[in-house]
Amino acid sequence: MIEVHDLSKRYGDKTAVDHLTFSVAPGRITGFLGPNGAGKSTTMRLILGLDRPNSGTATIGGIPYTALREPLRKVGALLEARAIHTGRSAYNHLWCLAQSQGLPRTRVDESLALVGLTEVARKRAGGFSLGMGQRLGIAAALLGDPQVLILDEPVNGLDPEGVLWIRNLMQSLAAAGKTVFVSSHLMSEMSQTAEHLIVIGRGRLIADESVEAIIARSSGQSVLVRTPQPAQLTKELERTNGSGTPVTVTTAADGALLVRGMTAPEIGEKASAARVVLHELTPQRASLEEAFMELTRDSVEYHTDAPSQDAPPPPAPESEAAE
Ligand SMILES: Nc1ncnc2c1ncn2[C@@H]1O[C@H](COP(=O)(O)OP(=O)(O)OP(=O)(O)O)[C@@H](O)[C@H]1O
Repeated sequence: MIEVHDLSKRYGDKTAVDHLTFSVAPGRITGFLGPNGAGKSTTMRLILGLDRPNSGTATIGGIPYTALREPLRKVGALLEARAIHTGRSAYNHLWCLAQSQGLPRTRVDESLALVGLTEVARKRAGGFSLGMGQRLGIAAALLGDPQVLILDEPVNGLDPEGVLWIRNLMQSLAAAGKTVFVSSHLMSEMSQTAEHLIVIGRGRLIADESVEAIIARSSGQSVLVRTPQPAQLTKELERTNGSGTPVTVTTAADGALLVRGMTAPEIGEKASAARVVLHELTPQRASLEEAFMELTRDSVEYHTDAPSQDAPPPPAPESEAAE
């Protein structure tokens, strides 16, 4: 269990982490999500005792990282900037780390096997591809068979096979009861990996809930309705405006209606009461990317007009074509 309480970190007049409080439970993958510059890496560094907070606490199993005895046996971490001695072989890199923590040589072999690097263990780590380097970083994190894993953007720059491999590995570690805390700035990636999400923006907590709950809460939710009496139904549905959530009805190019602000059962009942025939009534789920954009809209640090490769895509325009 990782516990962060009222954690803050400033760099000069820049507040990177702003009174964050959350906990990360064992036995599941918890995604740590936020736009670029949201404060994810800083928070992870604070949890790992690599930086000192201006206020608040971060503990692992109730103990600050810096007070842990044999930390590699308790916590494994993969940070974005990896420090690997490039002249050493993968085997020697891990063996040096193992010796520093009193871990047996068998753990080096086991970790190499776990990440699929046994064949290249004697090769210089400096010649490794990005994916192999990432695997070596994960082998180092797994060396002490720790209960808690903290992984900062582990899929960055990996090919689809590497992404799938890391996802499966994290899932098996969580299934074995470990605490897996993994950061990303991509909602689509997290949605396929994590069960629970902690979302931050500008250093502040935005959401701490299940992936499902985040999508369900998104006001991007709408219902697709097909009816031979669209004008009549639109009038009936908009009649409810003024009480509670506003209802909006837009017409798609093929004549279908897209209704926001009402659930499918509510629309069905309204239609029935008004004797309007329905041919289709389908709840549309907001995409995760939309839910994320909506959550973090006010906290994206650098807005640009042109979409960059790193930034999540801009929200779809409110046109029928985008629905
Ligand atoms: N050592 C530092 N000195 C000054 N500012 C810093 C330092 N480290 C981080 N920051 C600033 O703190 C904010 C949070 O940065 P951080 O790297 O934690 O964000 P992040 O969510 O991990 O972003 P990304 O997804 O881009 O890696 C940013 O505005 C960053 O510029």
